[in-house]
Amino acid sequence: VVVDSPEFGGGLAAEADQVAVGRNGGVDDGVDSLERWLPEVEMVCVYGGVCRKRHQHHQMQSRSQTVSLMRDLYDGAKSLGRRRSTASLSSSVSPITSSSTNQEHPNFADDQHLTLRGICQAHVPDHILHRVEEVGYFTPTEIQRQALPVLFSGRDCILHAQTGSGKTLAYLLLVYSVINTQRSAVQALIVVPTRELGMQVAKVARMLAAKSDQSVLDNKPCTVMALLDGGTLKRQKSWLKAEPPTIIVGTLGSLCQMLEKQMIKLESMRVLVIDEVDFMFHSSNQVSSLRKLLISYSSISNRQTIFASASIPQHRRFLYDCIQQKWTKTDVVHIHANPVQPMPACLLHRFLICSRSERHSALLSLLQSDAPQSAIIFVNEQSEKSKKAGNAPATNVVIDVLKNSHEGSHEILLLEEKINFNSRAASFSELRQGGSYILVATDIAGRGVDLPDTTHIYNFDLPKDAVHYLHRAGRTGRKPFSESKCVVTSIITLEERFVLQKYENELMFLCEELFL
Ligand SMILES: Nc1ncnc2c1ncn2[C@@H]1O[C@H](COP(=O)(O)OP(=O)(O)OP(=O)(O)O)[C@@H](O)[C@H]1O
Repeated sequence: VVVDSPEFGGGLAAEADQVAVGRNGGVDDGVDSLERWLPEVEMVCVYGGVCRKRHQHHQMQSRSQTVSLMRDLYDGAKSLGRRRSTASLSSSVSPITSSSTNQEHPNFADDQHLTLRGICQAHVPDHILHRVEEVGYFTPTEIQRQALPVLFSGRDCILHAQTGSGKTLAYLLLVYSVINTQRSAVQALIVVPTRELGMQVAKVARMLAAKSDQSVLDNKPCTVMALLDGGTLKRQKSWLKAEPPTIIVGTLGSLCQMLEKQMIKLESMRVLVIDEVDFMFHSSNQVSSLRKLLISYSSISNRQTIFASASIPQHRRFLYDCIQQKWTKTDVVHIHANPVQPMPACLLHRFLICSRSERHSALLSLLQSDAPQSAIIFVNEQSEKSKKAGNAPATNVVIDVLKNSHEGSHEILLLEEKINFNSRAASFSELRQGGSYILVATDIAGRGVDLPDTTHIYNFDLPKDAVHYLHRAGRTGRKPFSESKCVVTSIITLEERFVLQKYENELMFLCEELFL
């Protein structure tokens, strides 16, 4: 049991298995009552107060001490075999979900040695597994190991795991396990918040379906359509009329248009995936279409719904809503891999304090001293006030500074909402060609985008909240099983130090100060 102080954002408590939050004197009352309620509890850890271990009292010196204690507890419990799989743990703490997770199917979650093929071979066609191995995926990541058996059992799932942990492959393997290419119908719908993520997911889906084996060439191929806002939908309409694709990866606007025109029918759908689900629910442009889609899909009998994200704030509340609103079936499982470490361990977080007028020169100095292989510089969207004042967008200013004064040989690219579909697509595919780049981007590049060669992230502007920090930082460190460190640097003013500290507390990481 971890008791967190609310003034530190409740970040520790949010991820603890059972939660009690009290204030100063109130904490001890909370601890005592928790000890009475939960006889099995071995340790109560109070951040900013006392830590009791079987009646011993420990003063917690710092947050890092608390975080490392939580990790020890988590690892210790895991090695003793007392920690049930995260799936069953999450289910059992929720009053509204079944606690029988993993009992109806083999419990792979505890077997650390299984290969992806071992987990998937009874479910996923062999030519797909062959492609998975050709691409170089043999060992499952933690979320794949925990989620795939549950996904193959047909249950609805919330995939909740760090950025870059392989959630895409997990849900695509499920999709390939249920579709039947002999049926002429759209059978899987993958909904994403941005065109860039849509292009990327469609590319991975096509890459897995590409046939390398003569024996499957005679069968009907699996087709993947990208249905993305901003492009012209004419070609997709003719395609849908002529021969429906097996899988559609789309953004909500275009998908809803096609659904309204009855070009896509939900009745034939087997799987609905909503990627970056928390983003969609928090986006005022997307939330009503998303709710409409989920309600329509809830009437389909043979359905499976998957939600994925690296951040699901108030996940218990979300799980409750999923069932109450019938967005999922009642036995939905929340699979939370590595809950005490919201961000990848390979990230090194730093901050540099300077005045706003010094930020451009600070950025140039950082780029020179870090010499990144490839980097993303995040800049906030221009405010309405700044637009009205006739200022140039900060993204353009940063691009100009880099083009005029950066000495490295990087390709310098821009990715932001307002540039047109074709230029955005061109920028994005150029990034994927390899070579060194510096991408100047707004938060549209913050979600889901997978550019594994990115070694450095710079927050030229501080992200607006901890969730945005997590996703921006997560654009690096995207090579599962790699030991190499990737660096996230925030350029902040002295006044912003307090805000960054808040993010550190919420996301349980430590940020080192950097001096130029
Ligand atoms: N089993 C695996 N072995 C090796 N690499 C893998 C494996 N599964 C996925 N990857 C690679 O890991 C990277 C990150 O995967 P993916 O884009 O699915 O992350 P994600 O969990 O969706 O992250 P985000 O939350 O940021 O969207 C990709 O480059 C992918 O190719």
